[in-house]
Amino acid sequence: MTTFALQTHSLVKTYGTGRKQIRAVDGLSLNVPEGSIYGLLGRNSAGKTTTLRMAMGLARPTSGSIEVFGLNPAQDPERVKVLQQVGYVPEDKALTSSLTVHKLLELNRAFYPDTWSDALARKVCDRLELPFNTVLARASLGNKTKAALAAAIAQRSRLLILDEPTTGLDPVVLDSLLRLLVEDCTAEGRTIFLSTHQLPEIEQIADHIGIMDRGKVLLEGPLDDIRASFRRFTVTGAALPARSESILSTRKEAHATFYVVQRNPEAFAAELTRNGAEILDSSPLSLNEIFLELCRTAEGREEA
Ligand SMILES: Nc1ncnc2c1ncn2[C@@H]1O[C@H](COP(=O)(O)OP(=O)(O)OP(=O)(O)O)[C@@H](O)[C@H]1O
Repeated sequence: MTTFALQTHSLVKTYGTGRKQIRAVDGLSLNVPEGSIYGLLGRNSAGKTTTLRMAMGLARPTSGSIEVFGLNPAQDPERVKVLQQVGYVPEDKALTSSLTVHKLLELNRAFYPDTWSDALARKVCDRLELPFNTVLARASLGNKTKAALAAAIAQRSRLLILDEPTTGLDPVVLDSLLRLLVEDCTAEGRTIFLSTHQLPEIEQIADHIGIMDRGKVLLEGPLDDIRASFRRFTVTGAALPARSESILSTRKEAHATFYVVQRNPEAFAAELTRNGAEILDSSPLSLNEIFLELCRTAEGREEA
């Protein structure tokens, strides 16, 4: 049976009142399996940070619920138990103190005496090329991100919640971070729940994906299942199905028509063949392409 590190049920978070009210999170139901690397994706203002902040008890749900290991982060004393089991890198990595990285790590170690690993802290700094004597207030944006990551990862918590953990990282360091997360966190059965705009990168390491739009979930599930349910067909020939539930987009060119379909691409291909069409090509979509298709479709529905 699947156990979940984090679940939300019909979660709502509003800000402001009256006509100025914003529904940052709007009836969100997510399931983050324990041991997974779960990528939470969405356009700007989709509600990702608000969701992660509610998981940490930093924002209080307006309605619905959020549970971390079955505990309610909005309520003391359960929140304390949540925080003991979660490493967190916030969206805002504005570490402005005059501390060095070394001192920051020492301070963090004191909060997690049972799980903290000095060796892992050193390894993260080493792999991410972060000198121990870096002064946080004068550090570059990338180095602040690295320091926040080192402090969170060295906790060796059951769940890592990372809000845009790639801010300011160059491609070489980003690659090192992805390897480190897979090697050191998932090998020990820990769960990583992260929000990001780096779709090609997250596609390399995530096994579960949730796509948010305007506070709602558009799609959620194992990445392999999601990939298998989308396909692009290049078709020529006879009359093609004008409308099908599974078509997300259609593009006609002189020599061929391109269909992107979601759900049961095999049945769609069979229908094309029955109609006498010739399938010139059938190819999978990258996560980036799936994301763009879903966002454009959602945009279209909103405008209609
Ligand atoms: N404290 C706040 N007060 C008022 N509105 C807020 C607050 N925090 C977030 N919002 C609004 O809630 C909505 C969702 O914001 P959120 O930061 O959760 O989105 P996001 O998906 O993380 O966006 P991004 O990818 O740009 O970081 C936005 O419209 C934002 O302006």
